Amino acid sequence: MSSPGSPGDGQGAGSGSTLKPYLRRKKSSLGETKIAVLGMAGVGKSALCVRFLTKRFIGEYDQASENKYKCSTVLEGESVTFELLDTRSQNDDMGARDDVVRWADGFVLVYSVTSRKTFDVLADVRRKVEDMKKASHVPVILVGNKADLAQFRQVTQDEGARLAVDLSCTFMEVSASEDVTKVTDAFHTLCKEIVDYKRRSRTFLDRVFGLKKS
Ligand SMILES: Nc1nc2c(ncn2[C@@H]2O[C@H](COP(=O)(O)OP(=O)(O)OP(=O)(O)O)[C@@H](O)[C@H]2O)c(=O)[nH]1
Repeated sequence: MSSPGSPGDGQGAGSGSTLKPYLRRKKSSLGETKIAVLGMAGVGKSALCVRFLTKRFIGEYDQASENKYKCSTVLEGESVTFELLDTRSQNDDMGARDDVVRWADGFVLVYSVTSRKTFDVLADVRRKVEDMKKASHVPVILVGNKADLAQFRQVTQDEGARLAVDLSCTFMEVSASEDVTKVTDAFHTLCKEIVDYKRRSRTFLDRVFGLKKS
């Protein structure tokens, strides 16, 4: 993988499909939002990214590398640029390495509803992210993927909702394989939270340091 922020970003390797990983960016009025997708191996991080970017579910993905994508979209009438990092868990770090956390503005924490252990690790990931960011509130969305696999479910929707309350973040259950609308909603919701967060931070800094009027 190219590390976040390194030269060659956005040229991200595809996943053995016809996916175009780099979509040229347009001028953005909401700015850029950098999103890292974190979670254990196999929860569907690549499937979610590819679904969001291409609207397609491909099924199998290159598991050997991390991919970074860039695209623009229109959100509430304004264009916004997404940079999306599909991480790979190494040594059980769920992708939450120092360089990744420093780079990202917000995080998608993914578990599979069919695997309790993928769910149980996420509270620690969230804490790690906040510690590394040295911030008490970092834009995060908790996503329970593979909701289509009802017969294999190990984590209930209520448990997901409760964890989201504990982590003070938004929660959605989705199926990358069956529901493009919810997957898109999840990324857009996080994007809006990042934009709001940046605006609030800017307003706060303006209040503290004063804004020079020209
Ligand atoms: N039924 C179903 N299968 C899914 C869904 N999302 C992903 N999968 C499958 O789950 C497997 C793992 O998906 P990936 O997207 O490669 O998971 P990942 O989290 O990126 O895994 P790593 O790259 O190893 O970190 C693949 O076989 C996918 O086809 C889903 O919503 N429903």
